[in-house]
Parts: sequence; structure tokens; C-alpha cells
Amino acid sequence: MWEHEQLVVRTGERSGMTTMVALHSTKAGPAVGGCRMKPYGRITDAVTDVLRLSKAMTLKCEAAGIPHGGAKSVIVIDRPLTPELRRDVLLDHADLINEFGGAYRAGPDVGTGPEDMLVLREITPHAYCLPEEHGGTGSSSGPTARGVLAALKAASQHVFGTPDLTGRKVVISGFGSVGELIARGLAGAEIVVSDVDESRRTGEFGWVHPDEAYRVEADVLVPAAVGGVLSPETVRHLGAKLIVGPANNQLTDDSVAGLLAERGIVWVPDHVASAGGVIYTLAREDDGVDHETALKRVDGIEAAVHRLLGERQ
Ligand SMILES: NC(=O)c1ccc[n+]([C@@H]2O[C@H](COP(=O)([O-])OP(=O)(O)OC[C@H]3O[C@@H](n4cnc5c(N)ncnc54)[C@H](O)[C@@H]3O)[C@@H](O)[C@H]2O)c1
Repeated sequence: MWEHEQLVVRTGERSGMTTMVALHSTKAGPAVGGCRMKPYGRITDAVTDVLRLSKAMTLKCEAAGIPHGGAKSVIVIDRPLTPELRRDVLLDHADLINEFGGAYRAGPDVGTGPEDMLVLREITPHAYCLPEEHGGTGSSSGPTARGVLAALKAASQHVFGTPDLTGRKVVISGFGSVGELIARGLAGAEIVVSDVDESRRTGEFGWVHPDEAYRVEADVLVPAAVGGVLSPETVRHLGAKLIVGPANNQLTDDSVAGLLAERGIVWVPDHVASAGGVIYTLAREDDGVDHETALKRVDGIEAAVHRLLGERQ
């Protein structure tokens, strides 16, 4: 069933590249969501991605009690990006964002960062997370990782009877900006990391090949790379008892949640665990609260996960 309010796909005038915005819902307020920039095999793959991700943003805002709806945008990279081309496609995308008249407000996502938001701002006021020296809150990776750590505490209490993961084996799949901060926030745990990018292997933590990350016997698995990693096939071989991570849309489809429950594996939905970034950004940039107050709101994810897992019992 079609449940989105709008999907707009445009060919950029400057760049000739395809960019798109999916507005899932504005019922709770203007829709927010990141701008993803990456190559896709086919345009239809990008459309599928933007539709799923925008719906997940609605769920994320709802779960976090934020008065916003969900949206997402995608810039489809179809050739090597020079700095000029990157700028052109961002400006094209900013034109598209403006067509929504404030109903869609963009932030960074995979492939974009605060410097790109600065380029969007040349054309549209509807871009969050500018670099701090330009008055924004910069990268949201820190608050996102903090939110995952809060979710981990509550879930660990539920599964292991203690919020403390000291001595427990934690596998983190995706050793990028959020994955690394989660690893550093779990002092005392036995951390094993995994990444398709071998250059991320530093020797500081244990290492497992990405193909094995979901099979390794562990107490906790943290999906921190890409979506669609929990499928009927992967769930059959999962080696962890608890799954909590920031990667968006971890399940290949909703039925996988039932398969996890059948195997007795506790999974905290990604739209709950990964909300720290959006909670922090909106608290600072829309509500104008200070850093500490915004972090306290992020820490509220712990109580949200307690409620969620309590209800499931
Ligand atoms: N950064 C945020 O504030 C934020 C907020 C909400 C959700 N998320 C989600 O969390 C995840 C991580 O975000 P990030 O900002 O750390 O991204 P990132 O790009 O910094 O890191 C992702 C890492 O995953 C690795 N990777 C890619 N495919 C992989 C695979 N198949 N197996 C193992 N590793 C793989 C990449 O090499 C990279 O090092 C993403 O799914 C993102 O959408 C991030």
C-alpha cells in the first residue's frame, strides 16, 4: 500500500544527476531526515531506499516523542565526483528541498556531512547540522553513539540482569564514526570490530571478517554499518543474544522480528536505538537548549528501551 505523502525525483539542472526526496509523513510536524549520497545500481534501488528510510524516520520521531514527521533524501552518484560536481549536485538538491517549502528539513546521512549542509544552506534554510564554526551542531555521530550506549544499558539490564557490559563480548559490525565511538564507550567489554574497509583495522580491538560478524558467538551484536543485515538467512546463524545498533532499517522485512523472538534473541529496533542524533540536533537547533540539556534528552533512550522491553515480556 502507498503510504507516503510525496516522492519527488528530479534531474539536477547543474549536475545532470538524479536527486530525490521522499516525504513519508508531516502529520506530527515538518518532516526531518538525512540526505544520503552514494552510487546505486539502479534508480529503482535508490527509490526503494528513500521510501524505506523516510518511513523509518517517522517511526524514529514517534518513538523519541519528537513533534516531526519522517522524510529522507537521496543523491544518486552516477560518476566520479569532482569537488565542482559535488557542489553542483548539492545545489541542485537544495533547489529540490526548497520545493517542499519547509515541509522537509534535511540533515547529513551516509555520504554527506556538515560541510555539505553548508552548501545546501546557500540555497535553502532547511538544512541542519552545519559545522560548529558556522553556528550548527556539526556531526551527529557523538549523540547517536551516546543514544546507542543508553539503549545498550537498558537492554543489557533486561537480558543479563545488569546494565554493565564489563567482561561481555560485543561485536560491532561497521567501524565507522558511530561504531568507533560505541567501542570507546564500552570500556571493560571485550570488543571485536568488523569493517569492509580493512584500513579501519588498527589492532586496538579484536577483528572479525565482515562475513563472519553476524555468526560469531557473542553476548551483543551492534549493527553499525548498513541496513538489511537481519534476514531469515542471517537470523538462523546469529551468534549473539542481544542486538542493539545504529544502522537504519536492519531487518530485511518486518517478519524477521518474529524470527528473532523465536530464537530468543532480544532486538532493540533501530528507530529507537539510533535516535540520539536527531534528538540532539533538534533540541539544540530548533528548541535552542544547551549541550547538557540536549544530552539528557538523548539519555532518555534508556527509559524508552526499558518501557519497550518491559511491554514485550
Ligand atoms: N551518524 C549518525 O548520526 C547516524 C544516525 C542514525 C543512524 N546512523 C546509521 O548508523 C550507521 C553508521 O553510521 P556512521 O555515521 O558511523 O557511518 P560511517 O560511514 O562513518 O561508518 C560506516 C562504516 O561501515 C563500514 N561498512 C560498510 N558496509 C559494511 C559491511 N557490509 N560490513 C561491515 N562494515 C561495513 C564502512 O566501511 C564504514 O567504516 C549507518 O547505517 C547510518 O545510517 C547514523
